[in-house]
Order: sequence, then C-alpha cells, then structure tokens
Amino acid sequence: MPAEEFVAGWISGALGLVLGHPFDTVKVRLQTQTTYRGIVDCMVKTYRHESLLGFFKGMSFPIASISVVNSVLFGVYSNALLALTATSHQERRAQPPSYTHVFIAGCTGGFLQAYCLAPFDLIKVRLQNQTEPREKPGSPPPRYRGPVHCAASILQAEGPQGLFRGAWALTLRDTPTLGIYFVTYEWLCRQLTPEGQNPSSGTVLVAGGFAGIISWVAATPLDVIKSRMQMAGLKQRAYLGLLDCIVSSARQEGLGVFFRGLTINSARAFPVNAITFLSYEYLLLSWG
Ligand SMILES: CN(C)C(=N)NCCC[C@H](N)C(=O)O
Repeated sequence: MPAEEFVAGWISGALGLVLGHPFDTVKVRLQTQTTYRGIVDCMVKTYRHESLLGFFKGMSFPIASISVVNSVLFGVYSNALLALTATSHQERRAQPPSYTHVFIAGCTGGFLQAYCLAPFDLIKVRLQNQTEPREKPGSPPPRYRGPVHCAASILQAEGPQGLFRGAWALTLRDTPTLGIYFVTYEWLCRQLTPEGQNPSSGTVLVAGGFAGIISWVAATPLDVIKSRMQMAGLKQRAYLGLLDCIVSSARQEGLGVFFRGLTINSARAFPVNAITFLSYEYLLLSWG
C-alpha cells in the first residue's frame, strides 16, 4: 500500500487547516448560537470580546488531529482507486479513472475519515463554542480548559461513546460529499488541461477550490445537524436523535436553518481546498 499519499494528505491538510480556521470558528458559532445577526456581526463580536485570538480558538488541536484525518482521506482515496483501477497516482493522468471509480473511492475515503474525525471534531466544536474571553479576572472559568481537559470531561461524564456524539450525522455528511469532492476536482482538472498533460498549478488551485465549495454546499445541511448534535445538552437543547434534531430545528427556525453557515463555509472552502490540493499534488510530484 503506497504511503506517500498519507503523508502528502497530512501536510496538505495542515496547511489548509491554518488558512481556514478563522472561517471555521465563525461558521460553528453561527450554526450553534443565536446571538449573532450574521457573519459580520459574529466577526465583530468575536474580535471585540476575545481579540484576534478568538478566531484561532482550538486550532492547535485540529492541526495535530484533523490534518491526520486528512491523511486518512487522501491515503484511503488513492489506495481505493489503486484497488479499483490498478493505476498509481502517477499513472492516472495518462490513464484517467472513470468518474464512477473516483466517486466510489471518494465515498470510501469519506466514510473512513468520518469515524476518525468524529472525536476530534467534537472537541474542536466544543472549544470553538466557548465564548468566554481568556483570563479575565473575576469572570467564570470556561467549562473546558483545553482539548485534553475537554476529552477527559466528556469521557468522565459520558464514557467513550460520548466522544462519538454526532458521528452518525458526520458519516452521512462526509460519505457522499467526499465522492462529490473528488469527482468535481477530477472533472475540472480534465476540462482545463490538454490531454495527456499534468494540470498546471492554476488549474489545481481552481479545481481544488471549486471542489471544496461544491462539496461544502452539499454538506452544509448535515453539517448544521452534526454541530447541533455535538452541542446538544450544552448550549443547545438535547435531542432524541438525528431525526429529532432535523425536525425540531426545521420546525423552530424554518428550512433556512439547514443553510446556516453556507456563505462562510463556501468562502472558507475555496482557499482551504485550493491550497490542500496544490500542496498534495506538488508533494507527490516532487517525490516522483
Ligand atoms: C464537504 N467536506 C466534508 C469536504 N469537502 N471535506 C474534505 C475537505 C477537507 C478540507 N480540510 C476542508 O475542511 O475543507
């Protein structure tokens, strides 16, 4: 099993993550809290209340964890394509796989990454939703002192299954949308590249950026549900399950609730995924 794809996926995931984290914090807050009137209001309040650091809350932990999950996604995707088409990453420009194979490999990567991602994403969302300013004398301490304390508190209160809160919604979000992600990337690369050639850096940036936007547009409804399930019982009301969360969110806030965070998700998706694909392709090319 070729391992370079896992390493390239890890490095490219970390680069994309740093670029996208401030957008991600605003998105998570908009999706789970009702105190903000929109993106600008959320950014202004976060800045006033918590300074620039507020946008980077909980980032060190995703760098160490979610970028590893990106390595699972890209590594499994590439190895699934190898199993389906018997072509390596280098051979795939000359012998392009069918879109059905790309979709199946993307869904496989998405399904497996969702289970690795679930506990890390839960901790990230919980930390991002702590709006208390740092170290203000007299103010109550935040519920979680950091990622390790957050994981330990969840484990203590709910046991290991507590760390997988929202995992179902995450799997439903990621399995089909990662198929869409890789199909969009492949399709755009092929449309913009003369036959038999490698896509240029500009093409990889554009194809990666749009793959990010399109997959996140498709993922946003379940992303909202996932974030709410992860916060259930804390800043959110508790739900009986995934369906209850969907139905009661729609009843109380209308269908528009499923598109909360769509604009910020799309604005974040372009740069994050453009840089992720560019660094991934570049690393694999330079390793031969
Ligand atoms: C729609 N979904 C879930 C995705 N396209 N996921 C893969 C994107 C990975 C990138 N680190 C990001 O966070 O955008």
